[in-house]
Amino acid sequence: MEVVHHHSAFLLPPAPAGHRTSLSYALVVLNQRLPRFAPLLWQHANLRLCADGGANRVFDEMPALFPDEEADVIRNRYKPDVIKGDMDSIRSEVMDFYIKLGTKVVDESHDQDTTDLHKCVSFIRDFTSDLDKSRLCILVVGALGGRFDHEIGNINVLCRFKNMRIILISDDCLIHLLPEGKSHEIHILPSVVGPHCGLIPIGMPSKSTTTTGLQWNINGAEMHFGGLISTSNIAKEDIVTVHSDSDLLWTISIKKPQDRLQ
Ligand SMILES: Nc1ncnc2c1ncn2[C@@H]1O[C@H](COP(=O)(O)OP(=O)(O)OP(=O)(O)O)[C@@H](O)[C@H]1O
Ligand SMILES: Cc1ncc(C[n+]2csc(CCO)c2C)c(N)n1
Repeated sequence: MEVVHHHSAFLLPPAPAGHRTSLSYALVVLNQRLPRFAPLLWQHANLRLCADGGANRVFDEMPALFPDEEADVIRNRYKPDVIKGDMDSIRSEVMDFYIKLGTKVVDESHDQDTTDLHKCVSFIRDFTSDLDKSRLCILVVGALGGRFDHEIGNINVLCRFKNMRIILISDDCLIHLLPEGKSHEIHILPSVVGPHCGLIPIGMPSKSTTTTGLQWNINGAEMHFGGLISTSNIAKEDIVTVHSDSDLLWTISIKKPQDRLQ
């Protein structure tokens, strides 16, 4: 049985060269308040995209995270590689600023059937070779909280691109898909994530799910909306294992800085 490993090392400062995991990261910034660790995720990523109005957030809010430095110095340091979307939210001064810095702008205003996050993930998929895709993890900030239609649209992107590793991240939690039929090993870093977590069937009921490492493990039980789903669970071990016959969402809380273990 294929074992898929999941880590959250992107919430720690990058390890020194030679000690890094084999994963590479792309970052997608959506149009919501930047999480406090946006600069850290930016540092981890090799490719940084803004979905339409996400560019306004980088322009306006990155400087606010560095109050002791000049705003334009920070804007030059945090230059997106790509801005893509239907371009109904990005301000023209922001677009002009980043075009002058050399950011690639992809205007897909003709497509009103897919979300800006979908457009960004398609770009990353098409930009990445098959070999690199297998080691690529897409970190998405600004995907949770806010408008419920957007949140559900963002979760739908996990399902539409289920062969890619995509993690939706807010200040409070992260969410990713555990595709069906595989053995998942989720490596918990207790200094930065947990203990609250959940396992939620998405799209269809799961007939059988088995877990280890949780306070309330599931031993072959069925889960469906209207019946059992696992919310307010607690990660008890540093490795949580999950196996299910259908796709599940995994979510785990992200610790506030003051609650982090030293
Ligand atoms: N309130 C929100 N909650 C969750 N995600 C959001 C929210 N606002 C924006 N996003 C995400 O950021 C992306 C870019 O946002 P933007 O405001 O540019 O989208 P949009 O296509 O103009 O949205 P709409 O026209 O529906 O307001 C969206 O596609 C969505 O993925
Ligand atoms: C059935 C259906 N519902 C909603 C939309 C609208 N829509 C979905 S994604 C998108 C782009 C947002 O940037 C828009 C406008 C549609 N096309 N089809």
